[in-house]
Amino acid sequence: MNGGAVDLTAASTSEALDDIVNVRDFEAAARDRLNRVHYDYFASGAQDEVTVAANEAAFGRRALIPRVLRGPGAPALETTLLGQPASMPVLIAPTAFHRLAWPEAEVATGRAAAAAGVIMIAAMLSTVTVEDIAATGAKLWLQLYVQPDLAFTESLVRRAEAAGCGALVVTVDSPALGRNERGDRNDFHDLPPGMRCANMGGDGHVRDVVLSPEISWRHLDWLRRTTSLPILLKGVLHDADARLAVEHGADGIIVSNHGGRQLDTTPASLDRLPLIADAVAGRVPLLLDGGVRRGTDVAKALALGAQAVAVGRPVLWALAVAGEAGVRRLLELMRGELANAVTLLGAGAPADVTRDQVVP
Ligand SMILES: Cc1cc2nc3c(=O)[nH]c(=O)nc-3n(C[C@H](O)[C@H](O)[C@H](O)COP(=O)(O)O)c2cc1C
Ligand SMILES: CC(C)CC(=O)C(=O)O
Repeated sequence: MNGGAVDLTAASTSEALDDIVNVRDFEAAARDRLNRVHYDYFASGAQDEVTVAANEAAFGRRALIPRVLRGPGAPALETTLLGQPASMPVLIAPTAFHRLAWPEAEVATGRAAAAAGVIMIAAMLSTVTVEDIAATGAKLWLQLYVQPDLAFTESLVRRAEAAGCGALVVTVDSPALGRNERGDRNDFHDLPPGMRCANMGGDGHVRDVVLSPEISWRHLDWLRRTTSLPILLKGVLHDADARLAVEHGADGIIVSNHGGRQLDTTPASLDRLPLIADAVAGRVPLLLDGGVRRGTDVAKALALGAQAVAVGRPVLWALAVAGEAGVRRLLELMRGELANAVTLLGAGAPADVTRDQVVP
């Protein structure tokens, strides 16, 4: 348990990482260290958690076909997303409340992202300000829940611009909060004393955040007029919405079901990707999140139409196990697995894996 007494010494964090061989290993290690209520908050999904399971299962249902004797050489993993170079097509998905996992919170995550050269999407509901996360040197995008108080929303946009964020990620799958029954059983509805939503006004209570059913395309049009930062919509699952997103000037789309935490029994995000890729037809980049745990998962998502993927819970587990060092290790593991998968697929880069190399 890390109930306020986490051992932050280098020796203890490196020992904590001794038995970590793959991304999934982090979850069991984190479970041993975390307060049970906080573990449940991270791990849980909505209601029966059907979609949580579906996300990972969808990768398991698809098989990869290697091409041979192409001699592509060592794989190049670097990519550019909305004008921003990244060392690999794997981003850190926005997840709230990193301080529940580790005292240095989003600053530790940001340092690991900076060291790895990956893009971190900071959650609006971070426990450290966006300015302090930006100071880590990470390539940063900021996730927003558009607040009906547009003056407040605009002030956050200006802060993101001033802090050097490279894009805004507007979460559109949250006109209400999903029904989280583990949270209900644990009576977990706000942050413990001493922790706050650092970007929000007042006391930074979670209950003051508005997830409004009134948010509409009009708000996106307003945001489009308000900032010149690239805007991605996160949480699109319907191909018609993907087309509307492009028409309304979105610069990118994240195919996502919020890690199964919003509407339960939505399909796996991977299952919606090919349809959405066809609808968007390359007009804007597509990202995917939900259940990405292996380098082979990244290869499958890219072959089915994504330019990059984002990883949510594993980052929280890695943070809980060893803070910055944990997240660095996680990103190294993802990078190593992706390089290995791409090589074994006979490709020179993740983007060179083709749709015909993924079969049911
Ligand atoms: C504990 C937790 C908190 C999250 N908080 C946010 C959030 O504040 N904003 C948001 O857009 N998505 C949030 N998400 C969803 C993630 O961005 C992402 O869609 C999801 O975690 C991806 O699935 P994965 O965890 O299987 O990788 C959260 C997810 C988790 C697990
Ligand atoms: C407090 C929530 C709105 C944060 C979130 O998006 C989540 O837990 O999935």
